Amino acid sequence: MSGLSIENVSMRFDLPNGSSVQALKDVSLHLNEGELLSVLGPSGCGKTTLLNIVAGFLAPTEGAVVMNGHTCIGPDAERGMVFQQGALFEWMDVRENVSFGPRMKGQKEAQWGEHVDHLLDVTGLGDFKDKAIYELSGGMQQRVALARCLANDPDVILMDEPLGALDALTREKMQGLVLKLWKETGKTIILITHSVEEALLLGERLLVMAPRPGRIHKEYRLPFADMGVGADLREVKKHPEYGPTREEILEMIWDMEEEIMGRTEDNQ
Ligand SMILES: Nc1ncnc2c1ncn2[C@@H]1O[C@H](COP(=O)(O)OP(=O)(O)OP(=O)(O)O)[C@@H](O)[C@H]1O
Repeated sequence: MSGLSIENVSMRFDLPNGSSVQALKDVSLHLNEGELLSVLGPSGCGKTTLLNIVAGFLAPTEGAVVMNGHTCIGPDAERGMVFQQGALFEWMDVRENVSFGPRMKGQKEAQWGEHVDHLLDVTGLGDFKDKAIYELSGGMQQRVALARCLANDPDVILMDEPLGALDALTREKMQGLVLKLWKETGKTIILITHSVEEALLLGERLLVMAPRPGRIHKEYRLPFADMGVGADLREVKKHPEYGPTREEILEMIWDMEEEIMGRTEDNQ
């Protein structure tokens, strides 16, 4: 089967004191090629653990991640990651950062140059290609991180709070850029966010996870990501379904947080 399947994935962390944490329990999900999934949930519900398993940084205790019919073992260029802080190479300029993957594969500039310059242009970095990383704002650095990930031509892009460290206005612009890149490249994307608004605007599918153990609580299919491509995201928020869905999800997560707090207080 084509696409990405998360099949009955569970993850238990054994702690040095002999106890253990069930970070994920029996999570199953299939993403078709080109789908954009946003993942929300209260702190500790296993979002990052799930992403790290899909990236191949962690091996699940049970279950498997299957891509285009093969079981994923360990990290691979087919699954690219964008972190909250770009994790860029400070000693390289922008173009060197973006072309890092192809250069590491031993490709000559003739093979990657045009593609990398195109990515620099679509991410708005065309005039910044010779700049050092420290000369860039946080938003520009995240653009570099996105372009660098795309230069590897992964099938799936995994994003862990990629816009979480940005100010509100820059974040809004970057949300538009994520949608534009998603449509232009047709990549499958999984995006973790703590922002309900961001999850609604970017997630063509939106997953709400619940904690203890981390599991899928509810999934939505939403029209907003498609509507937002090339459009003013503030206009998208005026859609009649937007407000009520936002309220429903906020209340869902609020209730989960309350339950966690209650449980914690009971244990004290
Ligand atoms: N390496 C580890 N060793 C032990 N426990 C871990 C480890 N990594 C994660 N956990 C635990 O697994 C659970 C899920 O953590 P995870 O970071 O995946 O959640 P999250 O939903 O991403 O949280 P947040 O929103 O706060 O980033 C938490 O209880 C966490 O403490």
